Amino acid sequence: MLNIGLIGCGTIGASICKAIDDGTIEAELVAIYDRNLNDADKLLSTLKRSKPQVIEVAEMLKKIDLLVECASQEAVYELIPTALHAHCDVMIMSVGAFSDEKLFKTIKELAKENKCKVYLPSGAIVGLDGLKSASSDEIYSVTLTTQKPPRGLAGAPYIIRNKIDLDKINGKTVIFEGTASEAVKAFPANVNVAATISLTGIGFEKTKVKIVANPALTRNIHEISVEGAFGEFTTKVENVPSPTNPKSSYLASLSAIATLKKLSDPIQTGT
Ligand SMILES: NC(=O)C1=CN([C@@H]2O[C@H](COP(=O)(O)OP(=O)(O)OC[C@H]3O[C@@H](n4cnc5c(N)ncnc54)[C@H](O)[C@@H]3O)[C@@H](O)[C@H]2O)C=CC1
Ligand SMILES: O=C([O-])CC(=O)C(=O)O
Repeated sequence: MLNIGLIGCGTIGASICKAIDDGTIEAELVAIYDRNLNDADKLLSTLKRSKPQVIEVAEMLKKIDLLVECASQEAVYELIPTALHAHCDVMIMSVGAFSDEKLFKTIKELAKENKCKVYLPSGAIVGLDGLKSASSDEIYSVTLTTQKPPRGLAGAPYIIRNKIDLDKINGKTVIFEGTASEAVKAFPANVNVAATISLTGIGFEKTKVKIVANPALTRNIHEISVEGAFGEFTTKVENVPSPTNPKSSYLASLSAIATLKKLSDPIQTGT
């Protein structure tokens, strides 16, 4: 049985732990950690079968095969290299951290040296399978258009820096247009998906991102348009926001669960 340690006991972390606890994911939840210990204790109290220890990552690495990160981009810098040094596989949700090319290179090299896998789930988007296939030949353009209700963008560094009053937005408004590299720094908790798209397709500088605040919406919408030697496609997902964190779509939690389920499944569908 796969021994899992998890860092980040928020919305996505809680969904993953519940899925291990109820047997949806075949694995043992050995340890959990959150910099806010109350969040870890609260999550622990919801589990029925699993009895993970609440311990710091350095300690949990001695007991696990796979570290799940569902915390923040900061946590990727702080903990993922250490996990790979300890020969643990990792699954990362805060993929935006990889707009830092140096970090990405370090993690890729460490994974190779230590014979580890780094899993980056599709998260809140659909169409990564098609993009992956398409990238076996030339891709001409990739554009992500993300629309969220204004409260789903609250607290982003870009919003704060530009003093954008989200309460005053009363119609569909484009608030950001730029490269994926710029987007994941400006909205680190909103468009990690732009990073996953960039790593699968044509990179952070060539992938274009548009972010729209739309008060008429109750869902988080991600549209991806791709043109390449294969032809072209557009995907659109209308995501239910997670009740405990409107920035994160419920599909992101489900994607994390599906990635972990796949690890123990002899049949692997999709590209
Ligand atoms: N790849 C994707 O498609 C998606 C990625 N995300 C990202 O996944 C991550 C988790 O999302 P949610 O569960 O919705 O967030 P959340 O805010 O509900 O929970 C995050 C938890 O991690 C803890 N945390 C943050 N930094 C930490 C650190 N350095 N060390 C220990 N604990 C730390 C926080 O205290 C909090 O309890 C976020 O970075 C989010 O931006 C979210 C949605 C989609
Ligand atoms: O959950 C979503 O809709 C997307 C998201 O927050 C992210 O990619 O960081």
